[in-house]
Amino acid sequence: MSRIVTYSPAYTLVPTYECFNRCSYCNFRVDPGRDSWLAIAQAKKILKSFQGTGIVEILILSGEVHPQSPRRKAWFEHLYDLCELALSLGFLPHTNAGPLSWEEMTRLKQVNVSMGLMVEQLTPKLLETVHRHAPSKVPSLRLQQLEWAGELKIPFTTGLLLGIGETVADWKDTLRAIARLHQRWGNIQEVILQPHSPGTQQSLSAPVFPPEKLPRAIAIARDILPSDITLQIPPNLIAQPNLLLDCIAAGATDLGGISPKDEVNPNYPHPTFQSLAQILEPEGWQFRPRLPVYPQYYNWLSPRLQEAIHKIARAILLS
Ligand SMILES: O=c1nc2n(C[C@H](O)[C@H](O)[C@H](O)CO)c3cc(O)ccc3cc-2c(=O)[nH]1
Ligand SMILES: C[C@H]1O[C@@H](n2cnc3c(N)ncnc32)[C@H](O)[C@@H]1O
Ligand code: MET
Ligand code: SF4
Repeated sequence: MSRIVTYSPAYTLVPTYECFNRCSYCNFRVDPGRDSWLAIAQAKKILKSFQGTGIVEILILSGEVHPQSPRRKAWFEHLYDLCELALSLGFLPHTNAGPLSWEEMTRLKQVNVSMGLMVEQLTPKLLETVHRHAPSKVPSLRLQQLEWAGELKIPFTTGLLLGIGETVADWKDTLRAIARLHQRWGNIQEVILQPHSPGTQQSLSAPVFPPEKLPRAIAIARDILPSDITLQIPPNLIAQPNLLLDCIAAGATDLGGISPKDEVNPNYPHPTFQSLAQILEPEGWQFRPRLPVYPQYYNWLSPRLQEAIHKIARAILLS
């Protein structure tokens, strides 16, 4: 058995924190109209400063403008322009900006090597609690995004948010739905198991997801999901080295994008590569960088994106 744990050296660009949803666990959003958008010139300055540092992935993580808003088009063009900029500077974009229209997804595919959207949880009861003011979190809408990504041949990252009022039976329902979609379209590259971690901005007063329950959640996911889907856990939300090792032993073999700041959970800074390697390597795990798209999907991408991937792969081999 190969004992390899992976991560993606990443930087997160936030086009805007403004969001028309109000998920009660969110520490990221601000009210619509109350945030200026990240200027392209500023993004260019930031990205240039990361050239040659080993960072490959640019995660474009955004708050959302309502699909029917007159500002939606400008918001979307801004996302597109940021992806185009990152790609032109030699990085590989991965966008997670909430649900997109079919046309928006089709266009973003041109400038993203993969995209993502968490299913969170499928149980409709959350629409009366944490998602009461979050129209983007309607379960059928999110499942449809996974399905569209499949039809459009977009390598996709999804996941579950744990500890927001769901049961273990609810996890299983959500995992089975992801497995079914993957059996149909084959496009789910990874599933993130994200423990709810309270921050200073959220209105929800639910406690942190009990960390000791994570290995079981991972084992359940590993059992339900097809083996070609990688399981990802966020190392900054799993503070204890022993627990991190237990999670890995249970089947989570990827630690996701590791960037200078976790924009979603700003109260929990990402550990460094070195500190993680010090936990993993004595236990016999090799800790290795990966790209934001998995090799089995390279031939789903346009020649331009494949060329960008091969350029980076060559640079890594030569370094
Ligand atoms: O640093 C983070 N990266 C997050 N990422 C980034 C992710 O780790 C990487 O972009 C993917 O693994 C691709 O390499 C997400 C990506 C998604 O598609 C969906 C959800 C997330 C959530 C987070 C997150 O909370 N924090
Ligand atoms: C980008 C993803 O981050 C997750 N997310 C949002 N808020 C929190 C929180 N307080 N703790 C953990 N994960 C969170 C959601 O699953 C969202 O889809
Ligand atoms: C901080 S969440 C960012 C992505 C998007 N708004 C979602 O919730 O799916
Ligand atoms: S989690 Fe995403 S959709 Fe929900 S309020 Fe925060 S930014 Fe908006």
